[in-house]
Amino acid sequence: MKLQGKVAIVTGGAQGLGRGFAQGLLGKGVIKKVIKEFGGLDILVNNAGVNGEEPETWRRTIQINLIGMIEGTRLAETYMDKSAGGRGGLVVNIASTAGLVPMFHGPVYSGSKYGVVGYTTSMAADPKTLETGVSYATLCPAFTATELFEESHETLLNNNTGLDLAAKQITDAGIQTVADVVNGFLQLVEADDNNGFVMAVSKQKGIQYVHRRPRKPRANKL
Ligand SMILES: NC(=O)C1=CN([C@@H]2O[C@H](COP(=O)(O)OP(=O)(O)OC[C@H]3O[C@@H](n4cnc5c(N)ncnc54)[C@H](O)[C@@H]3O)[C@@H](O)[C@H]2O)C=CC1
Ligand SMILES: CC/C=C\C[C@H](O)/C=C/C=C\C=C\C=C\C(=O)[C@@H](O)C/C=C\CCC(=O)O
Repeated sequence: MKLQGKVAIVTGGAQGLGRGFAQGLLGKGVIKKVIKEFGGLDILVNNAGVNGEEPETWRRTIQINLIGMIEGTRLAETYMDKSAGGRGGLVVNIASTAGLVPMFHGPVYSGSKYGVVGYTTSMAADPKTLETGVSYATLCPAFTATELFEESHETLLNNNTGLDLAAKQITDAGIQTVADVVNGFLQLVEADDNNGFVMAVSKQKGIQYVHRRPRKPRANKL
């Protein structure tokens, strides 16, 4: 998608990755922050997310990471859907590599992110995307230096169970910067035909396309 003149919403854009995504989009020139008067929406980035596994926090993790992402996607479609007066658009859902590989020290978080990957790739596979003009892409960052990572890391350090294994996963994967992830994000958003793409970005392996499906959904192939 060419970014010039587009209207974008980034949820959770006040800090961390969301702030980086919003700044990256703004850096592309005339991109506009969403405001009702722009009369349309071209890009939604469902970025808002939390990590909590405790009895009092795990439901909130599912609520924000999974249910909030689905609600945001559905709302955006009402503005983007070409068959309902919109001009098409792109939904980028921020999952995690914890949505591609197990994260034994955060099963609720990981489960929510597998949900993001499954939901987004399923939406992309729907033949109706040809009528609606809405594309769906998933971005899966690995460990990135943000508040969410710092807080999760601290929790891990305070909980000795499996600490060695968790530390090894983090050491192996490395800790990347927000700028590293924004780099992958912009490549994903600017790709010509990105419906169904799933991109992983990690310190260890850089940018990887985990799925790169053709635009035409294959309804008869499961
Ligand atoms: N930092 C990391 O290592 C990784 C982060 N991610 C994902 O990237 C996304 C952004 O995370 P970070 O920037 O690291 O976290 P962060 O904690 O630095 O920023 C998250 C932002 O989301 C906002 N937010 C949280 N709940 C919200 C809600 N209900 N409504 C609106 N805004 C809300 C927060 O206010 C904050 O501005 C999350 O979905 C996270 O799961 C994915 C992989 C790795
Ligand atoms: C402590 C929790 C903090 C941050 C949350 C973050 O979202 C969690 C990430 C959890 C697991 C990360 C695993 C990282 C793995 C790697 O970086 C690479 O080894 C693998 C990269 C891509 C996987 C794609 C694939 O090969 O299938």
